[in-house]
Amino acid sequence: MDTDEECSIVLELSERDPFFDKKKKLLQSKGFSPKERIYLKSSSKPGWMNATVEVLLQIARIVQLNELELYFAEDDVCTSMESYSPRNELEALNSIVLLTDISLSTCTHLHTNILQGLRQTILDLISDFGDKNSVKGVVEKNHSCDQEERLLEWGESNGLMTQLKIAYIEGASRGAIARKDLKVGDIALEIPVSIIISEELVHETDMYGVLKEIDGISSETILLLWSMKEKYNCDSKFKIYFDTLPEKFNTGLSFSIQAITMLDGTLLLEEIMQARQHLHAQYDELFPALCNNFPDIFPPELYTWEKFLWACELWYSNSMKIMYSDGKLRTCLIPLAGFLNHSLCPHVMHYGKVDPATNSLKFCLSRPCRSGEECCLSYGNFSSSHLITFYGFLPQGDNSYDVIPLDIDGSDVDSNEDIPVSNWTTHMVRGTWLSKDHRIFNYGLPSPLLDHLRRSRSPMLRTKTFLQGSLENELEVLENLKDIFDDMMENMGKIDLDDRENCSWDEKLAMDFKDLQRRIACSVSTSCHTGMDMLKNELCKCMAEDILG
Ligand SMILES: C[S@@+](CC[C@H](N)C(=O)[O-])C[C@H]1O[C@@H](n2cnc3c(N)ncnc32)[C@H](O)[C@@H]1O
Repeated sequence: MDTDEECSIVLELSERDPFFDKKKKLLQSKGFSPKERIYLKSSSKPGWMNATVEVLLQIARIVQLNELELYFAEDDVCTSMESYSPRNELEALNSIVLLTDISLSTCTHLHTNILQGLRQTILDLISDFGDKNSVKGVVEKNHSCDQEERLLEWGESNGLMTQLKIAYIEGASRGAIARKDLKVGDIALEIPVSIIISEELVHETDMYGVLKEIDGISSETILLLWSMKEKYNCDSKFKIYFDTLPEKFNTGLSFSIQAITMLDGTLLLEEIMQARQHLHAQYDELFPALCNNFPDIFPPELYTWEKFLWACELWYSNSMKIMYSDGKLRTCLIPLAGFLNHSLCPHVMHYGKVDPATNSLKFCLSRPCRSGEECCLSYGNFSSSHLITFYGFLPQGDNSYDVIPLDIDGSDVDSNEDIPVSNWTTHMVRGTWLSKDHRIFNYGLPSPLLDHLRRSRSPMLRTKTFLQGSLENELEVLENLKDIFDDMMENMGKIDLDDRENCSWDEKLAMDFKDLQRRIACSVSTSCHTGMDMLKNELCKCMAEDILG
């Protein structure tokens, strides 16, 4: 921020960013450098604010891209006001709010109005973005939440502060609802460290004396085994918390054989099978040995496979990774925060760090939440297959992280000095409806994938000038890709969605997931088909030009 006449904001891509080179290239393709100073002039020109915000946002979006978003980022899309993903958009907008806040704290009186104007414009954009992109949870009014309210009172008597109350939400069991209008930066929930369940609690027990002798046992497993017993401890400090937990979790880990069979032809089948095998192996390593050797500490009736699976589902679906003030990352169960559901357009994005000043965990809003609206978190940038396996739900709306990985050799070994390679080592697709660029040579498909396929046919095929000269090659690339996805759809088989209503919870989820996979595969196949038509037209035009001379 300048203190003289001109008021400016500097946006900088850190050289420590793991994707510095790729982001720099993308910035340059849009005419920006990794460090840009944007002047905020309340000039006479009408619309200067919108023009300035557009520039700030274009840069901030690229700076905030994560690896997967970067893979799908399109470098020559003209529509600059389009977002890359809800996560990216909210991060980008919030990063600008933060920059204006820093500038406001140091600027001269002269610039306060400009910065406040900019801040308000960005806050309005955040609000509009949330309204357009969120799926609002519907509150079920006829459920009592007595147990949850008791937990809340217990929390408050231990120093917890909240602007949320618990209610039942259609299709998601319980959720947290704003008690009043909350704005960006407000703390929706503040939890003192003293009521967070973390490994330190186990250290005080005789169970820990036994478990710490087991080679390679993780603190997550220790906590999991502790919670299996603590659930039944009437004197537990956390009894009220354990009483609010569901008796059954319904994640992919407890899918029936029928539901798993329905997933045939999808990668989710393997993901679930592998996760279950891993848990079975872990259980078999510990039991019945621990029960036989220490029956007082590990009563056999509390350490059955079913109860072990329940605890695994509890920890997978309800735990959070928290950075404590000592710099240690701990996997924790957090009473009340565990009622917050996941959204693809969350209100709370960052909540993983204990504030050393208050020794508490704060859940601050990255977008506003109106009174009565469900307040949601981001559990992470997860695909639907991960969310089904470990959380047991398929989020509503377009999930930017729903990709189908491609089993092709991803390494770009044929790097040519003059032709910059994109050096992605793995390749994937996602629903091409998420792309904004369906023009010839892009087709709504990710450019790193197209570049790789082109280069593996002919190392010189890279730039669009080369592409024009080798339309046949391009046609083959699309033909091969289309074949892969047509085969995939055939392997998945057809599902009768009309039967859905008579199905069990897991069969419904399996059907919905398969339907999603089919839609992604179908969109890729259709985009290839449309692309092939465009190429054939181009070829006809070229032939006609040749004939005409
Ligand atoms: C941390 S808990 C959230 C509170 C939970 N709804 C409850 O009643 O205990 C995570 C679980 O909530 C459910 N859930 C979270 N987000 C959801 C969503 N967007 N749609 C449906 N269910 C969701 C899933 O069952 C998930 O395993």
